[in-house]
Amino acid sequence: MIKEDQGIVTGLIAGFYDVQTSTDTIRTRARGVFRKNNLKPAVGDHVKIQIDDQGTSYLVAVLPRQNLIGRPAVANVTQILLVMSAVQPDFSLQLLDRFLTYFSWKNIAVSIFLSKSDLVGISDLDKIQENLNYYQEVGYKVYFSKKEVASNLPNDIGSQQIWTLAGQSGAGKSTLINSLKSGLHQETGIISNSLNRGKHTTRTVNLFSLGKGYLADTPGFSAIDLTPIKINELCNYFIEFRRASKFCKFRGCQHLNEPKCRVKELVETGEIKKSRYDDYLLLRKEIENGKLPEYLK
Ligand SMILES: Nc1nc2c(ncn2[C@@H]2O[C@H](COP(=O)(O)OP(=O)(O)OP(=O)(O)O)[C@@H](O)[C@H]2O)c(=O)[nH]1
Ligand SMILES: [Zn+2]
Repeated sequence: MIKEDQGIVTGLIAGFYDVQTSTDTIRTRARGVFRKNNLKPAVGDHVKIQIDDQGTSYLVAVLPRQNLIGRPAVANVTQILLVMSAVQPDFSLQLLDRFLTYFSWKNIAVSIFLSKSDLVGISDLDKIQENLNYYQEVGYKVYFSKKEVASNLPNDIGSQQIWTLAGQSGAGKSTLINSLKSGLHQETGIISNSLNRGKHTTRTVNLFSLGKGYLADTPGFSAIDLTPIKINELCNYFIEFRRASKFCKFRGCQHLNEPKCRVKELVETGEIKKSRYDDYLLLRKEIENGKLPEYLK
């Protein structure tokens, strides 16, 4: 008799999929049909599984996904934890705005973690914090230190939510994952270790339980391409511009040279951060040119 069950893919190891059901973690193989349909199950997918008489388990169906992002890919991502380093590499508002625009476009919420705050002097740190306060005010949750993220993140990850990391190379993504993992060594109970030899098995992805949901232990992603964004929609992805644009005189105002533009008024009064507006113009150029800027290549 074939037994059926459902669960979430928490691990992808050498062609096997670990599926967390309500009672167990079951290692399954995908049925060949996926290859034909070009639909590869990803970590984070909600799936149906079957267990045959011999006790062999198969992943037989992928339920509809909300999104699929990153490389290696994670499905159904609820929230990005964006790691921004204070130094090495230097803190960059421009880079922050790139990432926030990208995820806003993808319709995925973002929280920000400031890493390496221990490596900067107090006055530099003050400046960075002041900048990040603005982002907090417009609606992004910010974790200002390692301590803050370690103590709050588990509570902030909601039931069944999947969080994944993003940030520049060297920002501290792997370091954060390792420190969060070691903090709950006993609970993780992922059965991947025997097959996951060596550090360079990049195909391996795992979700580990954190709080009531999961954090993906992928390296996350560092390179993003904004050029596919439609230029007239770009302003919608700056969340405080979108709110203000209801009060612009013209519908579809691009906040450039239109009269009675609320966004520009708020930039004048300082309520909208000037660097945000400048980055908006910069990203418009980038989209117009249709290619990534030199410094990102
Ligand atoms: N002092 C200090 N060093 C850190 C901190 N976070 C990361 N580092 C160091 O910064 C370097 C890069 O950190 P990683 O965690 O490898 O960065 P990553 O974002 O995973 O980088 P990629 O894998 O290239 O995307 C390592 O040498 C870390 O030890 C921190 O909070 N404080
Ligand atoms: Zn406007």
